[in-house]
Amino acid sequence: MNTQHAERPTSPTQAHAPILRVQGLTKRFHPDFPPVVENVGFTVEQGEVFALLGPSGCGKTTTLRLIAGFEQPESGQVWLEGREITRLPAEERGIGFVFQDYALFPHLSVFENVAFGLRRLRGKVRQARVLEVLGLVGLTVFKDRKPGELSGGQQQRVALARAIAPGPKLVLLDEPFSSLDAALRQATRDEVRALLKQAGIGAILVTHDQEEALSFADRLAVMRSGQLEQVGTPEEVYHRPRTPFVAQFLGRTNLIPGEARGLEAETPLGRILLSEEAHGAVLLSLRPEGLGLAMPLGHLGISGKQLEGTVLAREFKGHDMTYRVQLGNRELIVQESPESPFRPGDKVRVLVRAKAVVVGRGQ
Ligand SMILES: Nc1ncnc2c1ncn2[C@@H]1O[C@H](COP(=O)(O)OP(=O)(O)OP(=O)(O)O)[C@@H](O)[C@H]1O
Repeated sequence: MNTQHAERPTSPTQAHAPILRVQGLTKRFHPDFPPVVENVGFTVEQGEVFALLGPSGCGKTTTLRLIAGFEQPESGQVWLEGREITRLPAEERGIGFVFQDYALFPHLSVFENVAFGLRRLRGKVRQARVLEVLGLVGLTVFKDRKPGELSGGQQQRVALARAIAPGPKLVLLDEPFSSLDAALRQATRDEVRALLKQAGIGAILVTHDQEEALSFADRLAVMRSGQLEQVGTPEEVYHRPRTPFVAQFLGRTNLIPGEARGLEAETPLGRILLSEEAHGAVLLSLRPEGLGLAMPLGHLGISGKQLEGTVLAREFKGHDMTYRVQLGNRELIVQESPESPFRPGDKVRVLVRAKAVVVGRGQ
């Protein structure tokens, strides 16, 4: 999986204060039910693109609405540039918001839609700012069109232009790409990220799409049942998941029990290396690309100890071949090169090619 991004800052901890700090945020809609957001805390640095990633219903949108001021928390605080804004009305926070459905006014032109966010400005100053922002998002030629006369991606850029026109230091993006088709989604996402970076605006993207979060964000928080499970760079959360949930939510993985002794562990796959030291019963994550398949030794006329499994299914994906392999009473996902020759029913030797990551304590 490609988790590289050329413009990503080298370190998330920069010299200046974070643009946003959220601490102990808790929200309950019903007194008899558990909170939908519970003790959530994270920071967003100036100009940083941050993502809140998690399955449907885990509380991402509610967290965003608490930051925007559309909802009030039961406890916890929100600071913007060092100033506490927890109880400040939404319109006084100076935070931009882009909704999933864009929420553009269909009867207003592109120009008027963007100008709507600039009600405090008058006359020529307002006009100049609208044109400046439309230039930034590359929509100047469409300024007199109505939203209905634009493509989904263009409408998305109008929504973004409207959100950034007042010059916020932070914009909140609630699943803004979800109604675009796959090809347009990728292109619009890249454009929006480049725009935010160019304008130096910090952003929080809410998404349930792990690939989107990994490719769009400088850092991301993985959320589950109202709580943050892990916060880190895409590389950190993908390669060093801290919990089984994070390992499984960010792509496919194999969860394997083991008995750790320092930098290695005894497992049903034999003795395997660990990415960091651990002791005792552990649960390990091994990505499909960390496993491999080869001909069984017997087929090669060699005798010896090996992990022999049977191919259950194969899935050709162009850039790789993914297998499901039965090994004893365990089913493994193995990623191989696209020309890998095995077919369902074939006996195969399972190879462990990477270090495993400890994602929890074992039984
Ligand atoms: N106004 C409300 N009143 C009562 N319950 C609500 C309200 N808003 C959200 N919820 C509940 O809070 C939980 C979290 O919802 P939220 O929209 O924050 O999740 P989400 O992670 O953004 O999900 P999705 O990706 O589906 O939008 C859900 O169970 C939802 O039904």
